[in-house]
Formats: sequence, C-alpha cells, structure tokens
Amino acid sequence: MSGSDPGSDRDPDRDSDSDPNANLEFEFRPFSLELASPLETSNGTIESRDGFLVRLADENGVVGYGEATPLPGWTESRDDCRAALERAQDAFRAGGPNEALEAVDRQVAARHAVSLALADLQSSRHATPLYRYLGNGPMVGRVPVNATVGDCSPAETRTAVREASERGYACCKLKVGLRSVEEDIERVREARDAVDDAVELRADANEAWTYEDAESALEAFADLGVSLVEQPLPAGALEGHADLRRMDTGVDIALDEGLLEHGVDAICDAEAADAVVLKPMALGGVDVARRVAAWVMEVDIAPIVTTTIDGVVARTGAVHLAAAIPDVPACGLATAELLAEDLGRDPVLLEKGAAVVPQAKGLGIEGVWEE
Ligand SMILES: O=C(O)CCC(=O)c1ccccc1C(=O)O
Ligand SMILES: [Mg+2]
Repeated sequence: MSGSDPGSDRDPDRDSDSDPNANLEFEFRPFSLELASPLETSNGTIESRDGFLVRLADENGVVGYGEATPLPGWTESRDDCRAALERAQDAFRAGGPNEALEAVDRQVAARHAVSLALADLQSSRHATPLYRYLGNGPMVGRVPVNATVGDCSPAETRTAVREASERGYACCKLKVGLRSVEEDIERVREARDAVDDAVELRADANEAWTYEDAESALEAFADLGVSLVEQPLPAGALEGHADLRRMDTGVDIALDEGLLEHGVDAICDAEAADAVVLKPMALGGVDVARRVAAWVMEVDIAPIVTTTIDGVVARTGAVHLAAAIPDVPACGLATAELLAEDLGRDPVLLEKGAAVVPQAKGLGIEGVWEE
C-alpha cells in the first residue's frame, strides 16, 4: 500500500488518543447474490455469488467496507473464507490491522475484504478517492471496460455483441471453449460481422483447448481481427503459451488462471504472455493487484483488471484499481448487469463503454450495511 500504513505505529497499550485504530470496530456478515442468468464458462457455470461483507468503523464514525466473495477454483472455499474472517476479527481486536491482515494472508478472498476495508477507511480519512490513495497518480475520469458475453449460439452471440456495441462498448469479450473450435470460430465470425471493425473482440477460453485447438482458433481469430485470447491452454502450460505467442498471429495471449499458478517471474522468464488478467479477489486484494500491475508494466505486459462477478463493494474496488493504472486497457468491469441483485447502490456509472470513476472519498460506497 502506498498510503500511510494504518497499523505501523501501534502502541501495545492501545491509547485511542494517539492511535486512531485503537477502537476500530470490525464486523462481517454473509450475503448471497443470484445472477440474472447463469454465466457459462468452459470451467463451469456461475449461478450465484455468496460471500461476506466486512465493515470497519472508527470512533469518529469513519467507515470502511470490504467484500470477500470466494469462487471455488479461484479462491479459498466459503467455509475457509468465513474461518479466516473470524480469525481476522479476533486478530483485529487483540492486535490491529497488521495482525488482521496476517491472519488472512493465505485466504485471498478474505484478505481482499480486510485490505479493501482498511484502504477504504484510510482513503476516507484522507478525503481521497481510493484510486488516488492506491496509485498516487493523477485524476482519472473513466476507465474503458469490455462487455462480457457468455457461451451461446452463433446467432445469440451476434445479437449480444450488436447490442453491446449499440450501448457504446468498444470491446467485447466472448467466453469460448465450450463448443467445438469450428463453432466458436463461427460465433466470432458472427460477432465480427455484426459490428464495426473498430469494436475490439477478445475471447476467453478458460483453459479449454489443446495446443492444436488453440493453433486453429488463433489462426482463424487473427483473420477475424480478434485482438486477444485469454487462457487458451490449461494454467500449467507455460511453454505452450510461449509457443502460441511465437506463432506471431497478431492475436495477443493473456494469462489469467496461469498468473495465479505461476506468478509474474515465471511468466516473464518463459515469455508466455502479452497481457495478464488481474482479479483482485483471486490475488488477495487491490493493494496486491496494484503491485502486480506496476511490476508487469515494467516488462511490457499489459495489466487487465476484472472481477470474479463480485458485489458492488469489490467491483467498485476493482474500478479504483483500474483507475490507478496508467493507460489501462479495456477491463472486465461491466459485470454488475450479470447480477440479479446487489449489496447496495452502485456508485459506478457505465457510460459508452467506460466506467465513470467515483471521485468521492474512499470507495464511494454508501448504504450497503444499514438496510
Ligand atoms: O473479464 C470479464 O469480462 C468478466 C469476468 C470474467 O470473465 C470471469 C468471471 C468470473 C470468473 C472468471 C472470469 C474470467 O475472466 O475467466
Ligand atoms: Mg479469464
């Protein structure tokens, strides 16, 4: 974290006059959010998102919110997440923020919630929007976002991409890999045909393909002007992805599951990616994701921020993260519409293919706890 560390000067005899965190209240409670319609990916169908909302409050009434929305395969289980948050609560009361973060160090969704609540609280105290606290950078009005199109028929793909472009999206990401490569190529052909060439098309195979599948898909996708394919091969296949890059089709290779499995160093050494996908919920927080972004940008790998279809608290955190990254490419942040319900009012307006970044203090979230 680039801001001042909320717990570094903690006094063992916690004195509320000198330590603003001495009497912080730490609470959390469960929630369950249904999706508007299930999101089909080649790794399974997401039907609902169940997690925990965290709330910190200090004696002056300053509040910080965090969200832990575990997704099996990407994060710890819901049970492990709850147990970790219970430990964090105890550690918070006995020690302070640093002890709480330590208690959730290996549970990424729980760490996401605790670190986000602290960052929201701290940036609120400084009357700074979270993204400026994270990045120390300039004011940013909006970040570009992609529309997310789940697996569906070629005709439905055409309609979904056309509708997204009519709503102003300049980038659409199609989930692929559930159908044959031939049919996915057909879907991309329909998508390409449905919109102006200026609309960027991406695909996300979520590890579905063999090397041969990926070769044929990339060749066809290149002709259809697809800009990037996310995780064509299984996460373990670092060399395979490097080989796909060396085909030099013009289609960029992004690693998502592969980043979580291998980390930045191994990806750089293998020259396995043009871009990496940063999911704060799976990386352990927006602070961790911000550091990964800075690191990969130094070696010319593009950081793309996405959610795991999170509630409004985590989603807004991801918008702030994207706003803290200079010249961020289109990010997978238009996921609110995939949910049938939410934790509270959304402070992020989606307009013409961009997320309008909240400029209020902290996350800019209000009214998610009361109700
Ligand atoms: O990136 C997007 O457009 C939306 C997010 C998304 O695709 C996703 C959502 C949940 C779990 C995994 C993924 C993924 O990128 O693979
Ligand atoms: Mg992905």
